[in-house]
Amino acid sequence: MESEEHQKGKEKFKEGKYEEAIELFKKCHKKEQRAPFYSNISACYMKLKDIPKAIKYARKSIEETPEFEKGYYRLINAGENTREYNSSVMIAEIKLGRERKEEKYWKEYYSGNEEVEVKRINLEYGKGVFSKKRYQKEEIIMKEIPIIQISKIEDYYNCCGFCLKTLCSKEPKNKYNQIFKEINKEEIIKCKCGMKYCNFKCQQLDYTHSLLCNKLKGLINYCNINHISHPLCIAKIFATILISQNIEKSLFPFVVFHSSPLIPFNSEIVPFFLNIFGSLLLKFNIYGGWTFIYQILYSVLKYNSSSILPLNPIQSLLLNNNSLLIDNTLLSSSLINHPDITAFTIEAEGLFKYLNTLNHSCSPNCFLANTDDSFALSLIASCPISHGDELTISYIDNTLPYSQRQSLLYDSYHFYCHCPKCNLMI
Ligand SMILES: C[S@@+](CC[C@H](N)C(=O)[O-])C[C@H]1O[C@@H](n2cnc3c(N)ncnc32)[C@H](O)[C@@H]1O
Repeated sequence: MESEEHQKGKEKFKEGKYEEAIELFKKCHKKEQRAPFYSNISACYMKLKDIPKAIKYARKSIEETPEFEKGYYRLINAGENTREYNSSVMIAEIKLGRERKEEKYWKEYYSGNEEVEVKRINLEYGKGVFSKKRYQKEEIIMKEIPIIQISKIEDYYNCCGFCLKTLCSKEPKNKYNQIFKEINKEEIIKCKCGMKYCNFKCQQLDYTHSLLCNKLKGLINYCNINHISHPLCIAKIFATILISQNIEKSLFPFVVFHSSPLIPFNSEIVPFFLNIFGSLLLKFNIYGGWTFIYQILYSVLKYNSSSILPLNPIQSLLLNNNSLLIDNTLLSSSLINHPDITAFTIEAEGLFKYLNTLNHSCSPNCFLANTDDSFALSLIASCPISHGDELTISYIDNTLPYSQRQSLLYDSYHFYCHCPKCNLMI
């Protein structure tokens, strides 16, 4: 049943008396009805061309009732008039199942790179990465460090909590184990929660640790039992966002990717997240609630992230010296990719601003690789590239037959490939 103020407010709105309508809507205070009033107030401010207030009230409407869809429409209407990139507008579009196709939301974010340009392609592909220069075969186009990186759950306590350098030997019987220990005997910092860092600098750089220390045990256990790492990565992303001064801006790099359909939410993780973050999770209400943001992040990690294999300490040494005599054993750089040496490598996953915006092709012109002693990934030309070419990589083993490639791409990334090779069905 609508209150008198509500009815009068609507009449004033129809008459074009928006200030009076706002005053009446502001008097409608029944808690369960607040979201529609905030949404109406947002509509009034839109008419008055007061965009910041239109955005403010649309967001209040969502915050009050994240399920109330009209609030998201209001936010998109108001946000479309701002030039500034805006996570909440993009999230509203995801909530309403729309494509995040509006280049103006991310153009500024992707500007300023000298090697590549990010442009919108079409509705199906979303964005893509284009070359700004010419490159020869095997030339490194760019190197990028991830926005966030995390080891596979099995390796969580075996590596540095920040740089992912291997700190504990995973294979006690390996004949290079003693050498590994010898190289790695520098002062390792161990936190009481079990997390290790190679040095003080790495400990300082892992700034989310203060929020997560001693709170992750239950979640780590859950991830280990289920052989999944993404809940832990999402906990890290939540911490990064919640610690930041500007939640809006720190959310943006994680939601900018095209990653539909969203993966359903699994309520099993609820108690762990409530235990870790408590009432801080309410800060996500303005974006549709933390479980919705969790769904977006899980989908982005599944469809967009890249595997990284940072060099292990033995490989790092061999990279800089052709041969080494350690512990009476001669090691030479030819061994760098020997299985006994790679056994010390930590498998990890990272989310990259540019590299994870690369589209797939079964006949790609680029590939990704670890080329130095860091967890950065390099984008390398696999053939000559001209200025303006779209840069592509293969998400899968592109030597597979046509039908297997198509079903693998659909199952893992939800698209059918129309690259030149697939168009010829080879
Ligand atoms: C790693 S992202 C690439 C960046 C993405 N285009 C964007 O706008 O953020 C992967 C997603 O891009 C789209 N995509 C990539 N390659 C494609 C292709 N060859 N054909 C159709 N869609 C593709 C799919 O939606 C896929 O899930």
